[in-house]
Amino acid sequence: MSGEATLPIASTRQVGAAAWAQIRAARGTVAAMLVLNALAAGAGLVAPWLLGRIVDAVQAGPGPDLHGTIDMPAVWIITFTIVQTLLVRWALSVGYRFGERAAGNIRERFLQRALSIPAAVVDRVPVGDFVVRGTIDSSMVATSLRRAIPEVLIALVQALFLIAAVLVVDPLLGACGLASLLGIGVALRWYLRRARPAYLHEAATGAQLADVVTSTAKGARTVEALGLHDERARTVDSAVAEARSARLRTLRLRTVLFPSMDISYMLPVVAVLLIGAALVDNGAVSLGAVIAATIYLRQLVGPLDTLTVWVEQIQAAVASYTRVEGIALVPTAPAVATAEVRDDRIVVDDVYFAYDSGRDVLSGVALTVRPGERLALVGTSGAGKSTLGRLIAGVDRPRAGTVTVGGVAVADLSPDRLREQVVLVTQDHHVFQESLRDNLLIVVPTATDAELEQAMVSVGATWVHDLPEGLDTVLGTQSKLDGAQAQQLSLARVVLANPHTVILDEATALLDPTTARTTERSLAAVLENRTVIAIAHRLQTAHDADRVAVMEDGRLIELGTHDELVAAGGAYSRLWRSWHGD
Ligand SMILES: Nc1ncnc2c1ncn2[C@@H]1O[C@H](COP(=O)(O)OP(=O)(O)OP(=O)(O)O)[C@@H](O)[C@H]1O
Repeated sequence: MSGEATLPIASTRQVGAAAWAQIRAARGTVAAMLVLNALAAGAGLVAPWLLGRIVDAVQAGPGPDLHGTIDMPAVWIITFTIVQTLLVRWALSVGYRFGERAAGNIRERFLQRALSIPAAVVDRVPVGDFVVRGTIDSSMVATSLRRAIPEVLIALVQALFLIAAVLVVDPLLGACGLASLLGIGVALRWYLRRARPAYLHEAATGAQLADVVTSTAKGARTVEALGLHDERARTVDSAVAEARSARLRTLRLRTVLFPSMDISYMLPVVAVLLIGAALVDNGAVSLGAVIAATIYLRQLVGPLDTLTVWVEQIQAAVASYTRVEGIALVPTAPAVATAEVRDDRIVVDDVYFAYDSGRDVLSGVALTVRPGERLALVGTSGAGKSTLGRLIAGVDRPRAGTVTVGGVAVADLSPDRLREQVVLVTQDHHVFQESLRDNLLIVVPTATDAELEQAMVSVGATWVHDLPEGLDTVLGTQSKLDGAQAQQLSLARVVLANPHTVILDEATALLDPTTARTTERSLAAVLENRTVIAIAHRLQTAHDADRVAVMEDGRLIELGTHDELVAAGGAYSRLWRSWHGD
């Protein structure tokens, strides 16, 4: 396979819109979070203000009711601190619930979208990228939503209240304090400019590493057989090195950001103390006001710190979110056709097809498959036989021209209706780690146990009667199927789907001779009374077929019976002669 496609990445705007949709869907909860946060932040302002008043009262000297001036405010300070703690906890728990629901929605959406991606696309994108988006990226987004939204909201509201409070206490002092917060802005700007590309790169190199490792593990036999250990080790090493350097880059960004932030937090406190001392000397402000402003600015560190930590995490999460949302940009299959399929006739009309690389691998192919016939597709390697098979099976869609069954485009049929018309049988058959019954019911959910057993027996899988739990046996754990049995299971699915046409592509080509013999016997049972299009690797198949279609370089160059084509003396007769050795 050449020209592997990649999955798209959503823009930050699209991610913003997706996140906004989550917030809109839970407006009531978000409004409750905001109100609770505002109340908590308001309660938090009381203590420093009262402390300032106590200092002013003490500084004014012993009055008639000094104890009252100190004791009552002290009680209020404790009361408001407790109220604030309770409100923050309440706000957090509402926030976490919102985050949990949003995280669940995002995972569900990912799964739904992933399942609606056409098989043709899934076939061509790197598996690792898919896996990382569905696991690491989705978890990253989910964790951030679960914690980030509530905590960032609390921190934001607190910060706004504290800034307002410090300006109310004394506008000049407040302005000086806030001005010295500018350092935070500079450090953050520096960081944010670099963070998004750095985190995207980190995620991409992680996905690439997963891909390299998965494909190496999957191809372990080939690696062993061809002695490719060194080559694979080099590929894995280079993927590891790239992933490592991408991680180090984001780490370096953090090691600059965090110390700069720490220094920036201290600046306003120092500024307010220095300027405040001068102002108190001049009698421009009271000592209590300086103390209250200092405490407010000091308290600002908490929310700002939370915001910085989350900005860092949110950068990574946004990068992950763009990858998770990117799945939505994969064009899904267009609306399914509702038209009635008139008959079993398959017509390929002037079809052109190109993979992602853009070059046409099928050009102007036209062919009518007669119901009930056995048609063999032959041609040299790369001629386009499998591609034509995929188009007739509705897996891929022609770039131009049409492939129809009974007058309806096959690629427009819903999977359920398509299965009743045409099924492509390859050696790629999947056994799910579920019961044998569930493995069969995926094709016809309404089939009875008797029908399932009959389908198995019809393809020669009499071993179904020897399974420890019968149809309830969990495959892969309670019972491991060998190659022939797995192929029989997939053929039993074809029997259940009961299509009028079966396309065979290398269904037995790579099986060992014993397995191939068993499978061929099972196949013969499946093919009875159906139209068969066989992509033939052995010309004996072509010899036994009703008609032979010869392909070369994406074109259909000959079509006729074996005898006609041999007599015509063209490409097929040359193939036949060289195969026969005369
Ligand atoms: N997934 C893919 N992406 C890009 N190009 C592809 C893909 N699959 C096949 N091709 C290209 O399309 C052309 C036709 O391939 P196809 O597999 O249909 O030929 P074939 O006649 O079935 O060959 P073979 O007998 O070797 O299977 C070839 O040039 C092949 O490289």
